[in-house]
Parts: sequence; C-alpha cells; structure tokens
Amino acid sequence: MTGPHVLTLTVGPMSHGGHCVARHEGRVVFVRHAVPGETVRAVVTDGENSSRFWRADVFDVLDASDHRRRHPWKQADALRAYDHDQLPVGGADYGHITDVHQRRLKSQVFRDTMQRIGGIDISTLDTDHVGPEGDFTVEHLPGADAAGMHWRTRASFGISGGSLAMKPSRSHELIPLRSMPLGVESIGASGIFSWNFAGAQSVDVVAPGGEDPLTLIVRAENPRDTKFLVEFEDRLKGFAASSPEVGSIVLALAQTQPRKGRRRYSQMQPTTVDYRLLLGNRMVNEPLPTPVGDRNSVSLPPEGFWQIHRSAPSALVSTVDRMAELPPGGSAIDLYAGAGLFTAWASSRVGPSGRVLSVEASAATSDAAWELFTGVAGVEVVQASAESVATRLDTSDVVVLDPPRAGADKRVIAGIDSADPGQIIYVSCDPASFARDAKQLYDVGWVISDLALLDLYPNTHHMESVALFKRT
Ligand SMILES: C[S@@+](CC[C@H](N)C(=O)[O-])C[C@H]1O[C@@H](n2cnc3c(N)ncnc32)[C@H](O)[C@@H]1O
Repeated sequence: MTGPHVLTLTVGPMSHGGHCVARHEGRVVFVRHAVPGETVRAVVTDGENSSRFWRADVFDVLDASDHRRRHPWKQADALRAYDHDQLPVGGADYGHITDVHQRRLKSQVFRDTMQRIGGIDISTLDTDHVGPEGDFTVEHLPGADAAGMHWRTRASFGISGGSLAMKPSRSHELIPLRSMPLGVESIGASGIFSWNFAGAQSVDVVAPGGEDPLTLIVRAENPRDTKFLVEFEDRLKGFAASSPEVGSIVLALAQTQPRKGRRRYSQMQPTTVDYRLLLGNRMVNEPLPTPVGDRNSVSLPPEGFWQIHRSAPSALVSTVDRMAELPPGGSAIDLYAGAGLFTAWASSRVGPSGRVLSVEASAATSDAAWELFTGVAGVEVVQASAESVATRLDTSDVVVLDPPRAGADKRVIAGIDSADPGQIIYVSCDPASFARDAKQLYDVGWVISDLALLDLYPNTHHMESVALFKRT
C-alpha cells in the first residue's frame, strides 16, 4: 500500500483506548494495531490537514516488537485484513500482542491515566500487587484459552447480507463474520455464523454461565408485513432445529410510536420494544458465586446486565470479599447493582441480622434482583437511579459501586461521601472515568488503600479495576 496517507512511524507508549502514540511532522498520530517501540507503516484512517491529531492503522511492520504475535483472529488482524483490502473488525484490538505483554500495557495505561486525569500516583500504593518498578500486576483470569480467546458469554452483532457482522473500530461499515473466537465455545459450535438473519437489525447472543443452550435476541423493526414476520420466524426456527446449542430465541421488535400533532424531530419519536418468545425460555439462569438461600443462580431476562467474562462474577466477588470489612449484622449498599451479584455476596456476609440496599436503574434487571431476594431478611431491592437515591443514603459499613463505562455522576460520589460509610469499594471498567471519580473522592479526604486490576477482557484494551477507598 502506498500513497499520501501512508506514514512510516516509530510508535511510542500505549494510551487509553488501545492506540500507541506516535508523531509525524510535529502532529500526534494515534496508531492502532501497533506495539510500543515498533517501526510500522500505517494508513491514516482519520485526519485532515487541519486536524490537531490523526488516527492510523498499522498494515505493515518494519521493525517488530518481541511482544508481537500472530493475531489469533484472522478477521480482526490488521495485517491480514489490509493485505486483502479489508478493514479489521473491532473487538480484539490487543490480539497482536502476547498475553503477558497485554497485561503489562494495561497496567501502564491504568497507572498513566490515574496520574493524568486523577493526579493520583498508584505506584506508591502499599499492596502486594505493586512490583519493584511501580508496575501493577493485572490478574489473569481462568476461563480463556492460551491465546486469551473463548471467554465472552455475551456478544452483540450487526447484520450484513443476512450474516452476523461487526464494525471495524470507528467505522460504520459492517463486515460479515466467519466466527467470533472471543465467544465461548458453544457460540462457535452453534453454527449461527452461517444462519440467514436477513430482516433483523442486530442479534445478541447469550451463553449463560459460558455454556449452552444459548439464547439469541433477534432485534428487528416490527414489520407491517405479517407474511414477512411468519417467514422470518419460520426461518429462525428452522435454523434452530439444526443447532442443538441454540435453546431459546427472543424476538425484540421495535415499534416507533406515532406522535400526535406536528412532528419536528423524527429521531425523538419514542420507541418501545416488544419482546416475544419464539423458542425455549424467556429467562436465562446465571450461576451465583455466593448462593442466596438454596439458590445457586439468578434468573434474568437475556437483555438484562450480567458480566461478560465467564470467570468475572467469581473473580470480582472474591476480590471485593478480600477488601471488605463487613461483619455479620453489618450493613452494605450496592449501587448499580444489576441483578444482585454483589448484593448476594453482601447478604451472605451480613446474614439475616444485617442490612443490604441494592439499587439498580434498569427495570428488567432490577426485577430479577427483586425476585432473587424476595423473602431474604435484611435485603431491600430498589429500582431507581443511583443519582436519585444518593442524597438520602444512610451510613453503612461498605458502599460497593459498579457503574457503567461513563462512571458515576458527581452527585452519586458526593452522596456516598455525605453518607460517610466505613469503606467504599469502586468496581470500574474504565480507567478514565474511574480516575475522574477517584479524584473527586480524594478531594474530600478519601484515599485508595487497596487496588486490584483484573484482565476481564483479554485481547482488548479494556480492563477492570476494584479499588478500596478509606478516609484519611
Ligand atoms: C457494570 S454494570 C454492574 C452490575 C452488577 N454490579 C454486576 O456486576 O452484575 C452497571 C449496572 O448499572 C446500571 N445502571 C446504569 N446507569 C445507572 C444509574 N444511573 N443508576 C443505577 N443503575 C444504573 C446498569 O443497568 C447495569 O446493570
């Protein structure tokens, strides 16, 4: 590949978001699919003459890092994709890096992000996880293969030409998939990559507990043509009949409500989703690391939130359990509680004489928690936003918060601080929003006294942190 948009670059450190930082004629270039220290040829994917920075994808490596390996997923491998004049699909942007080095880079990105956004130096923390050079150990989780594949129990796909498809990073182009090897084995074995989903807009796959039977949520516009809907349903059932790994199919039909009066903003038309069970069971059962009474699993709708790495629930619960001081009879608050993963843990620690408040915004997911904890002494499940409860929290031994990637709202952090709990345990999947929220806590006198980094998303730039905050 040649031309004005091709650059030869020697790339610098990895930054948050999965790209290495390089410079070309004074301009910063964010380079994807590189390993720090390499000299590469990269094609500019994003950038005008007037842009402050450019983005580029590596398509050729002139001087390879010792930490480079052949990407285990061909369609996500930039080198092989560009060789065939295609774009690599997103979702495995660290796959060309050896697994040990992936974790080393995540540790450096986390440390740098904490310093840059939060002004917090984690290399001075007094924990077993800090090595002699101030590098934090990122814990490897069981449940993936040697190449870091086959751990995802949930995945979402677009549709292109009837096939399951994914987009390249920062692109709208949908590339039909031959497989998705980050997914657990049952997803690959199910044959869904050769099904014809024409008529669907997207498909979510759920492998409860990492096993089969799978549940598919097939999303489509509610068609006016009922004949088409019958053909569509029959076609999906036909495919399922020859895929024993697929146990359930839920159709999610989006219906845009006609508005009365003048329509000015069509994008603001309210949309409702009608979930219809086509096959199998409407709910999935996810195993719980800490049982609730005699229940070892929680039953939730497949569209509700559950952790996506098959070992994540047990790894997160055991990390929180190690950090928490939560005695029998004590009290805990679980914010952004999902279906109650940490609520179940907290309730097992405090026992029937303790108190646990579980707060989750999504009705479908909170209903699952409500059903799980019905009749369990001391547990209160509230379906509400964390923002709406934050100003009236009681004090407690521990607050656990596990917000989505955007992090917690300022009011939530302020409300937790005002409630003055004994400990705050912040579970995060994004170092940038975590660093921002940690700074807000530091500003009012909290400090990190323990920290764990977990490799919950191998072969991607994502990572999970669990931080224990105490008052100085
Ligand atoms: C990262 S998940 C964690 C769920 C749970 N702790 C677990 O590990 O299964 C974040 C959860 O926060 C919920 N959520 C998002 N925004 C929220 C808000 N403003 N208030 C409360 N919950 C919210 C989402 O529906 C999701 O279930």
